Amino acid sequence: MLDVSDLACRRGERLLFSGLSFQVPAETLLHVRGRNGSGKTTLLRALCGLLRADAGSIRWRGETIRDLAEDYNRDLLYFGHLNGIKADLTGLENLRIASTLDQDPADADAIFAALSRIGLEGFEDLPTRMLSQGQKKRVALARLILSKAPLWILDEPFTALDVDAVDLLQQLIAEQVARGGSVILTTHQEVPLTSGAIQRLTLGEASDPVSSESTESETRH
Ligand SMILES: Nc1ncnc2c1ncn2[C@@H]1O[C@H](COP(=O)(O)OP(=O)(O)OP(=O)(O)O)[C@@H](O)[C@H]1O
Repeated sequence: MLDVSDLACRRGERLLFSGLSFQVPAETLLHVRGRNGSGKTTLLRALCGLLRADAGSIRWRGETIRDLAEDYNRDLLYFGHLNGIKADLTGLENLRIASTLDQDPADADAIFAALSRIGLEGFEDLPTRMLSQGQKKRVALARLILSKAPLWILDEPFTALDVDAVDLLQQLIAEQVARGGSVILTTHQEVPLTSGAIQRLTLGEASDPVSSESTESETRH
């Protein structure tokens, strides 16, 4: 469970959000929404520990992410705008390195299978700079297939994907939630789940009311 309490972030002179509190339990997808510049990326980077919040606390399984440090990083898969892909390395090499950083590194067969599932069979040995934008993104997405991290934080993961890849990513997210994981993402795409719960958090709308339903909860901030 990720437990966020009274979080505030300022960028430059602007206070993007304050008093932000929410929890993301296992088997839950938190969909962060808001207009451009409302602070979605800032929030996700703070949740990953890449950016220091101005106030509040972020706890993972009861301990602050600052105290957990590397232990938190091992439980986390972060998918940011740059995708974490090295252009001079092949898809295979990128995934081998990414998976070595994980708690339970994947073997070559698993990496080939992941690249194949993501539609990159035959492209495994090309430097990723020779791939199209969508193919590069697919290499990054193959990390999700290999990941055993219980917490995924995904910033606009659907950008540059074609309909098949969108479909596959929706499946991967649903699988992560169904096996007891947590996912926090920003997207303009709907993400249907097969099981688990969806929470919604909208940034930049402090005056709006909080509403909730039994299967989905929605928070505006
Ligand atoms: N390094 C920085 N220094 C100063 N201000 C910043 C910095 N990074 C972001 N900002 C500002 O913080 C605000 C929120 O940016 P952020 O990227 O978190 O928004 P967002 O909701 O993810 O936007 P988008 O939907 O356009 O991706 C913006 O006004 C942006 O200009």
